[in-house]
Parts: sequence; C-alpha cells; structure tokens
Amino acid sequence: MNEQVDVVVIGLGPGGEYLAGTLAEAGLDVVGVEAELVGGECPYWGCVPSKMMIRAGNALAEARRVTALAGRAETAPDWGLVAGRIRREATDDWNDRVAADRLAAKGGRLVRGRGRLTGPRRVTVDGRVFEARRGVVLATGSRPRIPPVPGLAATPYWTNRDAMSAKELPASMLVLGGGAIGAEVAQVFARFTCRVTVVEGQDRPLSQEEPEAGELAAEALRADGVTVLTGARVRQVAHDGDEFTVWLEGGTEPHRAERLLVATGRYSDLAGLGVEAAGLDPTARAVPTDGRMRAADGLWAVGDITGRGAFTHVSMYQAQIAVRDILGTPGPDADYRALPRVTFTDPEIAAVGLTERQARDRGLRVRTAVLPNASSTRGWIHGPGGEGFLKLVEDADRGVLVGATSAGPAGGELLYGLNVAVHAEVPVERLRHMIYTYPTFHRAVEAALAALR
Ligand SMILES: Cc1cc2nc3c(=O)[nH]c(=O)nc-3n(C[C@H](O)[C@H](O)[C@H](O)COP(=O)(O)OP(=O)(O)OC[C@H]3O[C@@H](n4cnc5c(N)ncnc54)[C@H](O)[C@@H]3O)c2cc1C
Ligand SMILES: NC(=O)c1ccc[n+]([C@@H]2O[C@H](COP(=O)([O-])OP(=O)(O)OC[C@H]3O[C@@H](n4cnc5c(N)ncnc54)[C@H](O)[C@@H]3O)[C@@H](O)[C@H]2O)c1
Repeated sequence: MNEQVDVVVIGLGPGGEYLAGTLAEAGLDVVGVEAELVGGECPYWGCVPSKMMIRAGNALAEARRVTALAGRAETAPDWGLVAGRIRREATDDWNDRVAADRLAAKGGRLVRGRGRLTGPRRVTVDGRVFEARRGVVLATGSRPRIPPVPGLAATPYWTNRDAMSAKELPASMLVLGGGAIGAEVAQVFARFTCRVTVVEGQDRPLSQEEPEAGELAAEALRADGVTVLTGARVRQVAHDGDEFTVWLEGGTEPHRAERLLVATGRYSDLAGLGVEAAGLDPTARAVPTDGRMRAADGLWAVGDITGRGAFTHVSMYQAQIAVRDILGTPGPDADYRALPRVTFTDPEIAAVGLTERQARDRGLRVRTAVLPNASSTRGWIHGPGGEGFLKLVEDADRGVLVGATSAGPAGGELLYGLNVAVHAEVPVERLRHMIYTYPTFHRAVEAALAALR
C-alpha cells in the first residue's frame, strides 16, 4: 500500500530542512527524506566548519600583524584545536541527532534513505512509496564535480568533505580550482603551515567575480605563502601510495604534494533523482523553476539544484518562497537581482548583483568607480591586513547601482548597505546625500559614489 502524505521533501540540507519543518509546523503531514545527515552540506562539510577554520586562521594572521603594530606576539599553530572545535561544537562528530529531533518536534517525519521520483507527486525510498497530495519538493543540493583529468579518478584525492574533517593537516597540498572553496581552504591551510599550491584554469582565482577581486585574492594567497598558478591545465595525475604527482600542460617538472584537493565546482545529479518521472530533463545542469520555485505541477525545487547560486542563503530564501506557495500565503516572487555572496578569505571578498562585465554584456550604459581601502581614513589607519577595495557598478540611465564589490577586513559586513541599495534600487542621487559615519570602512561608499565615471 502506498503511503499518503501532504508533502514529501527530498533532501534535508538548509532549504529542505527549513521547508519540511515549517510545513509540518503549519499542520501538514510532511515526510522529509534524507540519505545522509539532516542539515546537509553546510553545517557538516561546508559553510560552518570552513568558517570555523577561517576564524582560527584569521586569529593567527592578526597575531602576526602585532609585530608591525604593537610589539611582539608569538604564534604556534595547532590544528588539533581547530579540528576538535569542528568535531565537538560544529558537527557533533558528524551526528545529526539534534537536527533530526528538531524536525520530529515540529511534527515532521524523517525517512532515512535515498529518495527517487517515480511519478508525478510520487517518491520511492528503498521500496516504500509515498504519494504526496500537495506535491514534492526537490532539495537535494550538489556534489563535487570531478574533472575528467587522466589518472585523477584512480587516486585518493580529497574533496571538501576530507578537508573539513581533517584531524591533521598535510605538510603539502595541491588545490585544483581557485574558486570559493579553493581560495578559502588554501589560505587557512597555509596559515597552519601547510605548503599549498593552487592550480586554477582561468587567468585568476574567483574568476566569476570582478577582475580586481581575483587579483586581490591571488595577492592575499601569495602573501600567505600559497603558490598560485593561473591559466593552468592539468594533463595527468598520479599517486604512488605516498604522494601525488601532477603534470601541467606545458610544464617541464611535475608538482608533488601529500594531498590533492579537488574544488572545481559542483553538479546536481538529476538523473539519479529520477526527474524524468516528472517530465524534466535528467541531463540538464539544474532544475528550472518559476518565481514561486515551481518546477512542474505539484513539484518545487530549492537550493543548489536550481542553479541560481550555490549558497545557503539562496537555498533558505527559495525555501521561504516555496513554503508560501505551498501554503497559499501571499508574497513576492524570487528575485535574484541583488544576489549577495562573500568569499571568506582574508580580506573578505564580497559582491552583490552584477559585475561590470555582466552589466556591459546586458547592454547597460555603465558607470563604475574603484577605490582602494587605503584611500579611506579607516583603511589607512588599519594598516597591515587592511588591503581591499570598493567597486560600484551603476546603471547610468536609471541612476541606480546594479552591482558592487567590497573587499577588506569587513568586506562581507560592508556589503549589507550595498545589498540594500541594489535590492531596493535606491537612487544614486539619494545615496550621495546620506550621512556616512566617520571613520568606518563603509564611508568609502560616499567617496566611490562621487567617483562614478
Ligand atoms: C566547503 C564549502 C563551504 C561553503 N561555504 C559557504 C558559505 O560560507 N556560505 C554559503 O552561503 N554557502 C556556502 N557553501 C555552499 C552551501 O553549503 C550550499 O549552497 C548549501 O548547503 C546548499 O543547500 P541545499 O539546501 O541545496 O542542500 P545541501 O546542503 O546540498 O543538502 C542536500 C541534502 O540532500 C541529501 N540528498 C541528496 N540526494 C538525495 C536523495 N536522492 N534522497 C535523499 N536525500 C538526498 C544530501 O544527503 C544532503 O543532505 C559552502 C559549500 C562548501 C562545500
Ligand atoms: N563563502 C561562500 O559562500 C562559499 C565558500 C565555498 C563554497 N561556496 C559555494 O560552493 C560552490 C562550489 O565551490 P568551488 O570552489 O568548488 O567552485 P567554484 O565554481 O566557486 O570554483 C571552481 C573553480 O575551479 C576552476 N576550475 C574548474 N575546472 C578546473 C580544472 N579542470 N582545472 C583547474 N581549475 C578548474 C574554475 O575556473 C573555478 O575558478 C561555489 O560556487 C559556491 O557557490 C560558497
């Protein structure tokens, strides 16, 4: 006998867990299906452990700046403290009991196993078939994309999961990919004395962001002793039982390291989820959704699987919209114009909305301004560790900001005001006549607005 429920949520990462819990609290009969840990990638192998590492690495870096600012401070990096904190405080030793109990307390039912769509509004988990009266939500996230480099698949390469759960740091590590994961992990590991080389295929790290952001990230990594190779293609990878050997196209000598971290982006396994049973293309990169997060009749999708930005805040934002749609509560459609993101390197590199290139490619008449942090009073006072810049992108015809990048010691926090400006389309003319606190990092916004050309 098939089991009748109101909603089945497949995948309980940040978006799915929120959806399942909120719909259950609203009185619906909800089944949440989870193949691994309730909470998903973010709390166990993603945002939370990586930011805990970064907090520790930043403390070391700040202590090292004491020499230039305040005297002498000695540091003796101990990865055991970081690994222990991640184990105890962040992940409960990779145990999701608390999250599973939280869902149960809200009235949701957890079904452990791998869910598959086997028809419209129908999900099968290890032979159990659920018929969802209102529908099914796909929230199965993403996995590391492993490039088809000869030899790589046969080696014991690391993904983010190994890096986040490392009890000890390797003496040396090659990082394939200089995106968000590559840049963050490379810097932290280097600060804990691991010899790190980043191999990035594009001509700079963080290649999807402003060129100035990528250049700053490369400089920051190099300042921490990371070797950054750009425009680099890996020809072959091998492992001899002890170490990795990596040959690059055009290189004469191979690179060797104890570990190889692959951080070359993510993909969503739509075929494994059986999306064709709901009329969707299993070979697509993402599940297309409308403004209400609907993918088909009685089918919603949220999170990484939608391809609208692999961030926890995107997944949660979309989940809120899907909840409203399922419950029939009014509210605005999804709007990605002011999509914020922060790469938590030191300096933090934060951006919202369009880059200059994206704005120009859309045919906008663009005005921009780029100011180095050192040109502001606060940036100059800050001294060592204050590197960064502020960049604004204006749609000159409408007189509103459509994008901004803030990089610096508090780049992610500074972004907030710019996020509001882009989201609410606050006229640049109004922003120019605001009072900006002296001497903050964000006061640079006033100077940048004046410099828009
Ligand atoms: C190292 C790292 C650092 C990151 N740092 C940040 C950060 O600082 N800020 C930020 O916003 N984002 C960050 N991210 C991205 C963030 O983790 C993801 O965007 C977010 O977790 C995606 O949420 P989601 O809801 O799509 O699902 P996910 O977290 O991907 O979870 C999906 C869940 O679905 C389950 N699942 C998959 N298939 C099935 C199935 N068939 N049946 C049942 N269950 C299934 C999985 O087991 C998993 O638990 C980071 C990611 C990584 C890897
Ligand atoms: N702070 C944050 O919010 C944060 C932190 C980590 C991860 N994330 C999320 O997780 C996602 C995945 O992170 P990621 O770093 O794996 O992906 P990414 O897409 O951010 O970066 C991948 C990088 O690898 C490069 N690359 C791809 N194939 C390559 C190859 N064969 N050789 C060399 N370089 C290659 C790309 O040019 C790119 O720069 C991110 O896109 C982001 O959405 C967010």
